[in-house]
Amino acid sequence: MIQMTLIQIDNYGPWTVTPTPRRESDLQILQAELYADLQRQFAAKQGLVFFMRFDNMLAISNGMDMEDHLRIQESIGNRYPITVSMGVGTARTPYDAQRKATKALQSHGGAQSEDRKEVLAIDSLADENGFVQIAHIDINGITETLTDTMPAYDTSFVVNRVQHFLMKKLIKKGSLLFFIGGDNFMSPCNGLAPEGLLKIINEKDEIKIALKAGIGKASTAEKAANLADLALEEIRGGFTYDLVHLMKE
Ligand SMILES: Nc1nc2c(ncn2[C@@H]2O[C@H](COP(=O)(O)OP(=O)(O)OP(=O)(O)O)[C@@H](O)[C@H]2O)c(=O)[nH]1
Repeated sequence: MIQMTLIQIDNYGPWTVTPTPRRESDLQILQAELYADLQRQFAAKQGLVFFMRFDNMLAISNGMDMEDHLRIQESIGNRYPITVSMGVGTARTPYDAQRKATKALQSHGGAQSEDRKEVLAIDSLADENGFVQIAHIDINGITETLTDTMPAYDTSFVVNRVQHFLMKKLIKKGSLLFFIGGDNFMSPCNGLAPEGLLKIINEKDEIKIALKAGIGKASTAEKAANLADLALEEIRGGFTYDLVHLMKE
């Protein structure tokens, strides 16, 4: 089972415009600092946070219990002008785990409900048999073919199109897809066989972009992500001609 945690800023919309619309650069600084802060605290427990929409972030939290989540929630409440609520869920696939985490939190009230503040809604926690499978997907040679030859915004548009293509294909398999910077994506993909990811990557005619992917499988997000990176490096280094390469703990 994979464990996913939804982190949602409480009543954020109204806060951003009270008493008047807050300076956008200040909101961007708050969101970026909150993301980095959460990343640092989840990473301390070998978790991994994806910024998603910033007011709603998803983390892989295998190995983290109620106390771990409460400590993070309290620390944010002590140091920020806003508070966060969290939902936690586990399932065979990442999509279902985040669906359960979301439903658990939604059962405590709406995101902009004034009564809902610093809720921790745990549907379920992964046990010691839980595991994480993450694919690190990368566009081939983006530096030479796009970054160094096209206007920066045009390259960003291509990366965005690849992201949409991958999200559309992977959600059908119960897998999630997050942009993590540059030309890189990470897909929590418990339950997806490497052959299934290879099939998706080979459907690149829809986007006319060559992709490769390292997959890692381990007890925590940090270990799985690192194995995925190592598998990707093995592809880059020519140690394998596979376009999708799996490494296990
Ligand atoms: N978050 C994150 N970003 C990365 C990682 N590796 C590379 N990047 C980013 O991706 C950009 C492109 O790096 P590469 O993917 O190595 O460059 P490339 O031209 O695609 O080369 P190949 O991937 O070897 O084909 C870099 O400028 C970084 O911004 C990673 O592991 N994590």
